[in-house]
Amino acid sequence: MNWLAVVLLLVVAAAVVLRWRRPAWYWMSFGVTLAVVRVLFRYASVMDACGLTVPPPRWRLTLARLTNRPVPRPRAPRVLRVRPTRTGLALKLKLRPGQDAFDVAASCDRLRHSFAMYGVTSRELRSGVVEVRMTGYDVLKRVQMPAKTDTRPMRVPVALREDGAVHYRDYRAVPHALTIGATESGKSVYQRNLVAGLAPMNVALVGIDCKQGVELFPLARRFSALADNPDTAADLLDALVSYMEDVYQLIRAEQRITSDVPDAEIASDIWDLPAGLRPVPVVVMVDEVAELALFATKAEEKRRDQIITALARLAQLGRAAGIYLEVCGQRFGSELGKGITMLRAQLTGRTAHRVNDESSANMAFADIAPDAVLAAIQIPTDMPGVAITGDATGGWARIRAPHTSLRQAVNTCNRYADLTPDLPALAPFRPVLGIPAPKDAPAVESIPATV
Ligand SMILES: Nc1ncnc2c1ncn2[C@@H]1O[C@H](COP(=O)(O)OP(=O)(O)OP(=O)(O)O)[C@@H](O)[C@H]1O
Repeated sequence: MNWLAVVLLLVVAAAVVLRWRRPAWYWMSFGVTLAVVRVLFRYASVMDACGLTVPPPRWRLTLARLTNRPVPRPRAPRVLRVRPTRTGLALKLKLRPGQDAFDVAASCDRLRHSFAMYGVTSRELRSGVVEVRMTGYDVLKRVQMPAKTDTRPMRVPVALREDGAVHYRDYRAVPHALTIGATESGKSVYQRNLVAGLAPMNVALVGIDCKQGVELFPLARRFSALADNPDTAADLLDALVSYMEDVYQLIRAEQRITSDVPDAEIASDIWDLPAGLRPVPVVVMVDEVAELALFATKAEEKRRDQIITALARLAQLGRAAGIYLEVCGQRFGSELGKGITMLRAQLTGRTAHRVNDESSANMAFADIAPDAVLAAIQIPTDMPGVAITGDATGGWARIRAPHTSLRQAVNTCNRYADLTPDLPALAPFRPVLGIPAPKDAPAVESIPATV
């Protein structure tokens, strides 16, 4: 008997320590079983208390009265499936007549504390069927991506959502995206995760990094073209526009051939072209975009207009040619001058890290998901990397990318360096590896060391 008590005590102590230090392990070892039992045991009473039940149908009430049996209880949505996941539980519910998905969504917070879970969200799978996702712990505190993720092309598992699902940056569904955030909010780490995720794929990476190349140049082995200042960026973007026009000519040439063949598919973008003819997709990463839009002299203003026009053309026409934009900056509003609002409207994938004010959050979401604005300004300063992501569907989610260091990203890029496509149209911008710094670069010794 004593032994049993000791073992029980040890198990409870292990559970308490795990829950405190390693919530993910606690969930996999103890939490999931306890949660399944708790949810199933309390289901009917919690749903009743949360107002998610409907009265029984009249015929059952009449039958009960006629047969002198107890009055049937109100009915909760029918549980179709309870599926334990790596981070929580997923319940599939069939709603009763008179209920709708909004009722469940509005009760998520009540369900969360009634079932003693960390978070609860819901979404309608199809008419009358709702999935309620519960998380057992704060999955964003220490992000661990699942070992197995979707491997469809041009879909990068870049972060974890607060409901435990993987957040994908899907270039074919949402071709162009804008990421904003205050300084030190986690934009570079997010972009690093994107590069590391794209590195093993059949894709050309093009980078414009006006932070003198500090973020993207270390990853140069996996980049087909790089620019580290606005002058080179302007030329690079013009070369990309010409390349895009060439790809359109290729699609038209293929259309001319297939249009005479009855029943043949007619290509309207690169993905419809036969594999042997399809140009490699290109992802253009732009870091600190505001640097491209600022000017002090007439010549710089001309360059700025050239850059914004090229970006707007790529955003408008790039998708069919397989050119995708990933624009990143601290702010991206009309104060950056003409053409910015039009360009932003084309960047329909939006991610906002911590921002300093509401107007920055509005730049990301006011036009596509107004509900997300409040969520973006509430991101705490002590959680760098946490962001709100939304797209033109109006939906949004809280996400956090794993903490990928520059070293890890460089290692990934070096490992896949042989996959770097050679794009002759962008040859002048191909990064030159392993050469000394340019002659006019300031000597490192001229920068005073800190004490
Ligand atoms: N997902 C994350 N998880 C944990 N820490 C993170 C995450 N993202 C960023 N950080 C930390 O936050 C700090 C700032 O990150 P990062 O350099 O990406 O910010 P930034 O927005 O690019 O800043 P800046 O605009 O000044 O370059 C870094 O110390 C980084 O380690």
